[in-house]
Amino acid sequence: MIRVAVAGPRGRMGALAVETMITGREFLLVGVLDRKMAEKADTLAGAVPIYTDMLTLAEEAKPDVLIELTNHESVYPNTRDAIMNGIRPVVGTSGLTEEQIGKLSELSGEHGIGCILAPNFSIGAALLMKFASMAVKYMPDAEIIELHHDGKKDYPSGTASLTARMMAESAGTGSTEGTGDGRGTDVSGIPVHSVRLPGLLSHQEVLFGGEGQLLTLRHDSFSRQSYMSGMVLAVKDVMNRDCLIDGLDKIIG
Ligand SMILES: NC(=O)C1=CN([C@@H]2O[C@H](COP(=O)(O)OP(=O)(O)OC[C@H]3O[C@@H](n4cnc5c(N)ncnc54)[C@H](OP(=O)(O)O)[C@@H]3O)[C@@H](O)[C@H]2O)C=CC1
Ligand SMILES: O=C(O)C1=N[C@H](C(=O)O)C[C@H](O)C1
Repeated sequence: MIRVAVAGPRGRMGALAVETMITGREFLLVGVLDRKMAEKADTLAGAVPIYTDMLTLAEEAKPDVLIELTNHESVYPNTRDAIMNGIRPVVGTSGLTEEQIGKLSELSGEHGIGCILAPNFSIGAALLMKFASMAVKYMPDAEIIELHHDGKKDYPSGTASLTARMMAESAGTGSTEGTGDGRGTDVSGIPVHSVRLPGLLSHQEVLFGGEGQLLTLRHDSFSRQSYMSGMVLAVKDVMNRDCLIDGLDKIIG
C-alpha cells in the first residue's frame, strides 16, 4: 500500500483527494497537512491525523507521497520541503513559476526523489496538450482561452501555462515566463486569455489561425471527479520515479 498525505484537505480539490485516497484500496491515507488545526478537520479526514508542519508529518506519518493541493503561495515551499524530507510530491496546484519548476527539478534529481507536476489531472486536458503541441508545428499562429469558475484566484491557469510551454517547446520558440498586457498574458510567446465566471468549472480552448481557416481544440471539465483517475495514476507512477516529471501527459504514454 502506498502511504499518502494530502496538503490542503479543506479545499475543493483537497477534500475530494482525501475521499479518493480513503476509498482507494492501493492507498493508506496517513495524514493531512493543513495550515491550521481546523475545527472540522477531524470529521473531514475521519481518523486521519492533521499536521501543520512538514517535518512532523514526515517523521510521524511517514508518507511515501504528498498530494499538494493548496495555492500558488504555498505550493513551492510545500513541494520543496516534501522532497527535502524524502516524500514524493504529486503537485496538482497551479501557479509555480518557471524558475521554481527549475529549482524543484534540480532538488528532485539531487535527492533522487520523484516529483510529478500535474496542473491538470484530467486525461482529456493532457491529450489536448499533446494535440496542441502537434498542431503548432503546422499552424504556429495560436492563442489560448482558459475559462474557469469565479472562485479561481490565479491566472493564467496552470493548464494554460503548461500548454503554452509545451507548444513553444514543440515549435522550437523557447519558453519564457508569463507577462501581461492588453492581449492577455504572454506565456512563451502565446497569448493566454483568462475568463472567470460563475457557472463555469474548468475549460480551455486553443485556437490556431491560418489562411482562411481556424482549428479549435477544446477541453471541458464538468466535475472535479474528472481529475481523480489522473491523480491516482500519478500517485502510483511517482513511486517509480527519481526525478521531476512536468505534466501528466509524460506518464500516460
Ligand atoms: N491538478 C488539477 O487537476 C487541478 C488543480 N487545481 C488547483 O488546485 C489548487 C487548489 O484548488 P481548490 O481546491 O479549488 O482551492 P481551494 O481554495 O478550495 O483550496 C485550497 C486549500 O489549501 C489550503 N492551504 C493554503 N495554504 C496551505 C498550506 N500552506 N498548507 C495546507 N493547506 C493550505 C487553503 O486553506 P485556507 O482555507 O486556510 O486558505 C484551502 O483550504 C489550485 O491551485 C487549483 O488551481 C484545481 C483543480 C484541478
Ligand atoms: O482552479 C481550478 O479549478 C483549476 N485549476 C487548474 C489550473 O490552473 O489549470 C486545473 C483546472 O484547470 C482547474
